[in-house]
Amino acid sequence: MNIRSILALAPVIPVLTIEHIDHAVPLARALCAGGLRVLEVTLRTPAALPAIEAMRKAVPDAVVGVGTLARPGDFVTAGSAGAQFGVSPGLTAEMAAAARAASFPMLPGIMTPTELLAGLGWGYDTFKLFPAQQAGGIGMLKALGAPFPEVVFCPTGGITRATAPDFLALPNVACVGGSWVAPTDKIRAGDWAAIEQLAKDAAGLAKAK
Ligand SMILES: O=C(O)C(=O)C[C@H](O)[C@H](O)COP(=O)(O)O
Repeated sequence: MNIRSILALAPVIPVLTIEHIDHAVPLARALCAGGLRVLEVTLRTPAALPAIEAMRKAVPDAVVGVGTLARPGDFVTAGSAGAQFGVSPGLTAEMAAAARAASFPMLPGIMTPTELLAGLGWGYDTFKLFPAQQAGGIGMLKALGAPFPEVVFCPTGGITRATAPDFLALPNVACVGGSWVAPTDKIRAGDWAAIEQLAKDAAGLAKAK
């Protein structure tokens, strides 16, 4: 699957921080049951790589990506864990080289027109705008759409249930990323029913045609 077809699978990509490996499978099951199949497991905790592996084994419906890719070596370890796509907060020449050799497609992060131009030069046409809200949000995406009409975004960072519909209504937005569908307190409490409900609600946010 290429990155655009992955982004077309659901309007919201849950951005997940997994503190304990035991949370991984029930969390992925709850999100998939709610209709969000595309998951981003951030490399912010030691449990992240084992979590990706466990989700791949136990939840075949999920499309499991790795987030917070920041060092070239991350691409190899994430690929070995079974990551099906990769997301990064930014993009450097070293990372672009590592991404080319990786076993999965990439959604690189950008925040400025110059970073976007560098990404286009490395062959990308689909980006994470990060941090989306802080970078200018809706207005920034509209402004980028003028010189770069062919570029598609998954804005992430500071997006909430309340603001997601406005992002999804933009023609250059495929889907949004957000942590609101898997809040830390609900993961810690093992409240998978509540997370499934949040996912159901987010999955109902139709992408405007
Ligand atoms: O670690 C990464 O690479 C990330 O992807 C950062 C996340 O995009 C933001 O942390 C989104 O989180 P919220 O703003 O809470 O929705």
